[in-house]
Amino acid sequence: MDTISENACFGGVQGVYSHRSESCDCDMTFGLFLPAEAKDGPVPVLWYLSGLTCTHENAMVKASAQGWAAEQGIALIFPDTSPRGDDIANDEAFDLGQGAGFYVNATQNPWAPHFQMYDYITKDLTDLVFDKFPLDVTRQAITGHSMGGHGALTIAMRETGRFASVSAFSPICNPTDSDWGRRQFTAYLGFEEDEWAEHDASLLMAKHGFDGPVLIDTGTKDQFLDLLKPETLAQAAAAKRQEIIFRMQPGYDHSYFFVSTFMEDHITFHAEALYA
Ligand SMILES: N[C@@H](CCC(=O)N[C@@H](CSC=O)C(=O)NCC(=O)O)C(=O)O
Repeated sequence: MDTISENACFGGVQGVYSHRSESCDCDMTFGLFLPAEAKDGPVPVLWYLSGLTCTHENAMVKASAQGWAAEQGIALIFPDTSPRGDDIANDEAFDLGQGAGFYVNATQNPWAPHFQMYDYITKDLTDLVFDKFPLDVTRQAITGHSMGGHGALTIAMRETGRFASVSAFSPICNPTDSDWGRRQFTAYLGFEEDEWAEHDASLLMAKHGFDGPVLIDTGTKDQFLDLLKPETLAQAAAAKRQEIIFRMQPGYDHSYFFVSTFMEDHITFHAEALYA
């Protein structure tokens, strides 16, 4: 692992690091905020998965998360959204290829050799950060925005028992029935739609639910509402009798102005679960 930068931030440290990912077979970059409490021992962790077009950096600089995390003594992990490089497959569309890994393990060429983002998050980066930093593996929570909200919800529901809580900002909720999902899952996973279900938050909610609290915020003026389909997740959660706070925030769009507005709520929500 190489240190790219470390800056003092809200009494802690905002770092950026690069490392070799076995799953993605390339170097990956991530951000990690450590609160002041990490000097004295392992601290709880909140994973933040970003959306389409993002690197590790977007949320790190635009989500206003570090100050609230510092107040709660929680670390933040900001992974990248895909493998990257000149010799790695890409697409001209902003919602496929580099910057758009959708947190799945691709089985189809040309994506399969590097686009292994589910394993990258849940295995490679997990192993690395708990080995190298003072993080408490028994206290993890996960959140994300848009494509990253989809990633947070699906990973939380599949990795049973790992996360105390899950939240999402304007998540893609039903990708198997959306143009933000069907085209990407066809490219990454192939035409067999049964393979897609394990990456659809609404289908996973209907099947498994989540053993813990869930918080979802979406703006009523979100320009991508028809692609996100929050109503499908809300219906599945209600049918499952899931513990959930589901909010449509009046007037807010899809941007980081929305994410940063509600970041305090999300970090407080996760802190309650992590310190329970
Ligand atoms: N470039 C696209 C819109 C891309 C976009 O809005 N990306 C969002 C996430 S969308 C779902 O995953 C984002 O987080 N962008 C980065 C940022 O810093 O705002 C277009 O022009 O339509």
